[in-house]
Amino acid sequence: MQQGICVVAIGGNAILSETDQGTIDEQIENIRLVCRKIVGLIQQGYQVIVTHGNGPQVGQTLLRHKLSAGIVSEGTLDACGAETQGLLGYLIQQVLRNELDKAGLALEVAAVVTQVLVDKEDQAFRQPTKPIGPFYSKTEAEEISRKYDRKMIEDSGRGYRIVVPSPLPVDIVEKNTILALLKSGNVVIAAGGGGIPVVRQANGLTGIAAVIDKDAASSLLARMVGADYLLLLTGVEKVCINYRQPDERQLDYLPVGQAEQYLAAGQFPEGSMAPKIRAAVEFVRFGGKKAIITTLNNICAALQGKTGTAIGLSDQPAGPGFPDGTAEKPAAEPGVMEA
Ligand SMILES: Nc1ncnc2c1ncn2[C@@H]1O[C@H](COP(=O)(O)OP(=O)(O)O)[C@@H](O)[C@H]1O
Ligand SMILES: NC(=O)OP(=O)(O)O
Repeated sequence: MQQGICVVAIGGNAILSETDQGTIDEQIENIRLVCRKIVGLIQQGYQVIVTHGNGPQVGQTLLRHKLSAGIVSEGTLDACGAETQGLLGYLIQQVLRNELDKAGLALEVAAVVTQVLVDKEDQAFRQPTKPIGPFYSKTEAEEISRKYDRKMIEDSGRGYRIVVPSPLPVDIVEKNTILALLKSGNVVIAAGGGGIPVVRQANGLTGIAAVIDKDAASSLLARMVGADYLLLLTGVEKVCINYRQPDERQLDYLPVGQAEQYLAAGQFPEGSMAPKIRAAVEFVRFGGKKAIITTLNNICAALQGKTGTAIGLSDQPAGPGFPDGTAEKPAAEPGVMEA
């Protein structure tokens, strides 16, 4: 049974966590976990577009370029983004195809090199908010900042990271290609790392030094292709208010109005949870059925309303996991084990 289009956005930290060493093999294993879940969604009848972050990876790539400066030329941030989009797109494409083959599903998987248009006057270029790369102690951060002339920021109690401009996505250059691939039945991987940031100049498109938030880009893509569901996969099972404080409270359901109030009250930090909430609110306000924030282990359970934080239009969830009551609860998932 057709369940609709689902954009699945995988956090860069879910692919390369702060406890990982940073090897390709680790990333492949993490990608395998999420790809198995994606196969489960496809078996249930969802059409899937996969998007992914690149926060840890693009920071590593930038540092690698800095370390080799003088030996080889230093890459700009848009080029570092393109490198990570290509590598992660390749890994997801390969692992997903293998998992689809194992499940006996003869589907094509296509990763689209995606450029995302931004406004060069975006105030983000004056006020960087996007943390990237590894997490450092305060002392290490001071050293990195001095050595590589980079601004650092504390990231949600997890340590210090390099911070870079993160302008809003304005348009997805390859949107028609993505839609055509989706319509012809392919599983599409797109807007990796939020897309490669480009601006339109008199002589055409050109890259610009930034890292676009992949949740914002995923929400824009989801709206552009008319997706029904937006799944934002990250390091926490549920969104919290008073996060990491004694009175922390996990949220099962968050109406968009309440989400906007919490955003205004500073409940969600920029560079981590705030962009996810904004992306979810924009998607649902535009007509998406439901946005969900949860971990990659919980994709299917969250779509069934069993866990995660669902963001919807109505004040109360109107059915088991379907706040607006517009969709049926999916059948139990064949062959996929929930954590
Ligand atoms: N209010 C909150 N509720 C839940 N998690 C939060 C909250 N505020 C900050 N966080 C942190 O934000 C993280 C998600 O942001 P981030 O790691 O940047 O995303 P991504 O997984 O897309 O790379 C969570 O794993 C959690 O550590
Ligand atoms: N580009 C981006 O938003 O990456 P993360 O999701 O890994 O932070």
